[in-house]
Amino acid sequence: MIEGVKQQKWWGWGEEGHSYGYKDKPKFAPFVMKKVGVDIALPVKPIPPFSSLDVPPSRLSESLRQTLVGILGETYVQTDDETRVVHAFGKGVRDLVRVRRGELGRVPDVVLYPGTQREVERLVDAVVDADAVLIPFGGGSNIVAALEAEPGESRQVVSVNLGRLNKVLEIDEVSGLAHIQAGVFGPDMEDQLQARGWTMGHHPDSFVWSTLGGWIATRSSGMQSDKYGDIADITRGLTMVMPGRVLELRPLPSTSSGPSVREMVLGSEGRLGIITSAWVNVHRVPEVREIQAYFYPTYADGLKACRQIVESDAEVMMARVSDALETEYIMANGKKGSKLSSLVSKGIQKLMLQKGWDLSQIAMSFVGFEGSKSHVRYTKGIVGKIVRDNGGMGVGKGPGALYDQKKYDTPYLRDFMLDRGLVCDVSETTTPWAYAEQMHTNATGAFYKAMDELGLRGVVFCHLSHSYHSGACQYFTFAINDDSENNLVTYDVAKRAIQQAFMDNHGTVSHHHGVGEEHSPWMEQDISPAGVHIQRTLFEGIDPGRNLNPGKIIHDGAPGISTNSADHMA
Ligand SMILES: Cc1cc2nc3c(=O)[nH]c(=O)nc-3n(C[C@H](O)[C@H](O)[C@H](O)COP(=O)(O)OP(=O)(O)OC[C@H]3O[C@@H](n4cnc5c(N)ncnc54)[C@H](O)[C@@H]3O)c2cc1C
Repeated sequence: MIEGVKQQKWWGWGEEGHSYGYKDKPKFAPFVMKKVGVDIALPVKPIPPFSSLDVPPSRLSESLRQTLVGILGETYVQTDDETRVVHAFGKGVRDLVRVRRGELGRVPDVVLYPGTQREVERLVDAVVDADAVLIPFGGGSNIVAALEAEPGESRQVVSVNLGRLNKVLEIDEVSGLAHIQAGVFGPDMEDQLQARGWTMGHHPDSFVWSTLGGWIATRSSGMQSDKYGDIADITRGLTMVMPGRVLELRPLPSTSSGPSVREMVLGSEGRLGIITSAWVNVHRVPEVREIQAYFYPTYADGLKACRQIVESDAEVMMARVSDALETEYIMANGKKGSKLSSLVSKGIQKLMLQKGWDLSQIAMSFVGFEGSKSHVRYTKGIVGKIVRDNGGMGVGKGPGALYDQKKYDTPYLRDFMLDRGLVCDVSETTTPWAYAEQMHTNATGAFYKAMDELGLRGVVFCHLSHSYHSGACQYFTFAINDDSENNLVTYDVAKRAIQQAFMDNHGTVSHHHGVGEEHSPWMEQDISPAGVHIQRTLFEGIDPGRNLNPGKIIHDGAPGISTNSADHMA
């Protein structure tokens, strides 16, 4: 490990010593048993020690090693096994299952830690001159196989960790812009900004373990995007090192200078070069921040209310609503005696029943308000009326405060479930509002149909997470009870069923997780064959030697996952 650069554990999310706990959540084990038939109290198999993995030796040539050491110094050219394995994967289910099994694929031969822009320029040229493969690495949190070298890659593979480029360089207080190095992790960046009274407002669930450069390279979106925008809106300018060139895009509020090069870099997943810094919109830390909880009789009522919030003058920071199953999950996941577990207290239940609600259909919503006291008061008034117009009721800010504190703990739950034979993952999409309800019905239906065909128990739930003028993102979480050696085949079937439902119901392949290899099979359906032609031409033009993270986004050679059901059902 390099001093000052955070590194996740090799087998799961976050750092060693942090894990999910359920013992103080009395409703959680019964919930899991009821939904998928798994007893989470049973003993689990321990994670094998790292030393049990058969890590392929580094293939770094002595001549390339010497060149790289000449640029960076010995300390920042790492070839030890654990560092290489950590940089071989993201944190998708497929990654987690495979690394635990010791199926390591094509592990990078070396991991580099540049500390300056000039070092990045020199190493990019050296790696491309040596005809090696270069893969930028941020926090390693992506879940779309965006970091893995192509299977069978015979050239040397070089991973470039940007973690030493972690400073807020400059704040332009007049324009509300900050110039920030790309390798900074979310909390470190916000600490630096907030120390001067500013915030970027970008908070993905993976905030603690992801970086500015990774967000830009995957077109990330944070939970406060209704106010602050997606990273594509927030990023106004950037610097990207390409072989033999440096792209400099000055920060501009808008421009008509031809097809947007800024937009070409957004979502490029390392295929065009290494982003070293960006100019981003920043805002004054708001005077008031508050998250209120509401209930609706059904998810459809909640969806309609969220649309009306967007149409209104409210300007909220966040508006999310969970379907009935996710509502049940949230309440089961609350600590004993906490505001979440007792949300539907006897009194509230009585009120809901008096209103004629079916308690198995209720949908919980969190709406975030930020700004001056008067803005928050005004906005809460508008939202309260919309909630009531849609048959809903407010339950105060206590549960929202708890949600705010605990929002980054959920990723640990996935490792906990995997330990217990449950394969859990997420898929997310956007549709125009006109198709939002249909998407929810058909994507969940496609998942259960797949479970029936496989003869397995599984559960899927969903929330609306980000809203726009014309539509919204819905975020589906699924869990499958499959502890067999075949669980990745099962996973493929379920994942494919949901992704195909996205394409069949006016959705996109992904709203904010990017493409990687995982989603590349759907790209022609998503942006049409001509759209893929444009992207392919861009990547081939910039990188004719396929040195820059090849195989991602456009499926040009690597055997990614298949969308042909026969491959999986065989
Ligand atoms: C539990 C969990 C929750 C998540 N929640 C969210 C969420 O709420 N919102 C969201 O948007 N995403 C979410 N993600 C996905 C993931 O965190 C994002 O894709 C994130 O943007 C990746 O950032 P990273 O720094 O970890 O990048 P990495 O995973 O390290 O890299 C991702 C891709 O970007 C490239 N890359 C990284 N840095 C650079 C750079 N400086 N220059 C060029 N290319 C680069 C890599 O080569 C790779 O192709 C979640 C993931 C997990 C596991």
